[in-house]
Amino acid sequence: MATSPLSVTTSLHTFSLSLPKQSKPFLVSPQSQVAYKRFDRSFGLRNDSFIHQDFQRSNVGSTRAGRFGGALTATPKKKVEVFDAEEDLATSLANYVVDLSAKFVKQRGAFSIALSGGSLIQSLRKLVEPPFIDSIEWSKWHIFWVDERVVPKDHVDSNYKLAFDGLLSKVPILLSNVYPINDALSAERAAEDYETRLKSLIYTKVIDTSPVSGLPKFDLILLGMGPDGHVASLFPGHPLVKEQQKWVTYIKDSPKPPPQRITFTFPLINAANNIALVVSGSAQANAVRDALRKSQISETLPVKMVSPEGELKWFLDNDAAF
Ligand SMILES: O=C1O[C@H](COP(=O)(O)O)[C@@H](O)[C@H](O)[C@H]1O
Repeated sequence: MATSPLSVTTSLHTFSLSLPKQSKPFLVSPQSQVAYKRFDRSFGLRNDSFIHQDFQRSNVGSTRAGRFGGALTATPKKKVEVFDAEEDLATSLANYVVDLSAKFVKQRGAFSIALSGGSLIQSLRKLVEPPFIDSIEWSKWHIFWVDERVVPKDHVDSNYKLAFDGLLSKVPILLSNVYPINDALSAERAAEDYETRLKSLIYTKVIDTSPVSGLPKFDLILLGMGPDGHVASLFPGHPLVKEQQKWVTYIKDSPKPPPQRITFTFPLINAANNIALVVSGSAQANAVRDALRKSQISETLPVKMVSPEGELKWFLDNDAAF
């Protein structure tokens, strides 16, 4: 990853950053890391890119960092990128996925990726366009769903259908490497069935295994986030956010329709090697702020419980970050 000369790794500093929209001083200390990047409109050119440690804005106010209200809970394994335009976010996300795909295909001959539904699929749209589509070894991809609605696969609410229409049908992926839920089963049975399939796929090494927990270790999990701070189908205040035994579970009273879903649990999500949290739009801004600042309120947000063994990267557009 390209960093600017402004990278800071040691003791507390005050400095001005080079982003055009930000010129006020920041306090920086070494515990954590936040990256802001700006992207040239043309593919692949990165301008004014910098990473710094423990982002803490000294002038909390109406500015971008002021919305976060002070110290962020970032760590060296957690990065936050904010893009002026959603278009830039989509380009950066495509670069990120391409890079991780190449890395894991080289390392272990496969790339296991778990998708969310919702707006995420739209944010992945660049992958079906040159140059991205031509730079991925699609035959090595193995596609899973972090959560799925218990509806037929051709139903308008199906996360599989969303991904198939927006991504999978447009790339040369092997259908045998696509793992939707069994939509003929009840929610409870579909969750059990999915967990059983994951067990067989770590046995055959399609999915890596976490040396820490023994759980499936996805190369990449792509998460969206609802305005209430939910990720996957793990909703604020719902007992499922505390599930520790199951890898995949079910919900029959989802506050967001449709009510019946299956979902990865936090132990499985957090075993991942990489997690991207992709959030755009002003409806999510309050939850983003609560998630990224240190506060008691944020402890109740499911998104706050995303903490992978590997790396976490937030992709935010300005509307979500302000
Ligand atoms: O219901 C769901 O919502 C979340 C968030 O969706 P978004 O449209 O606000 O991005 C999504 O990540 C999840 O997969 C989906 O089932």
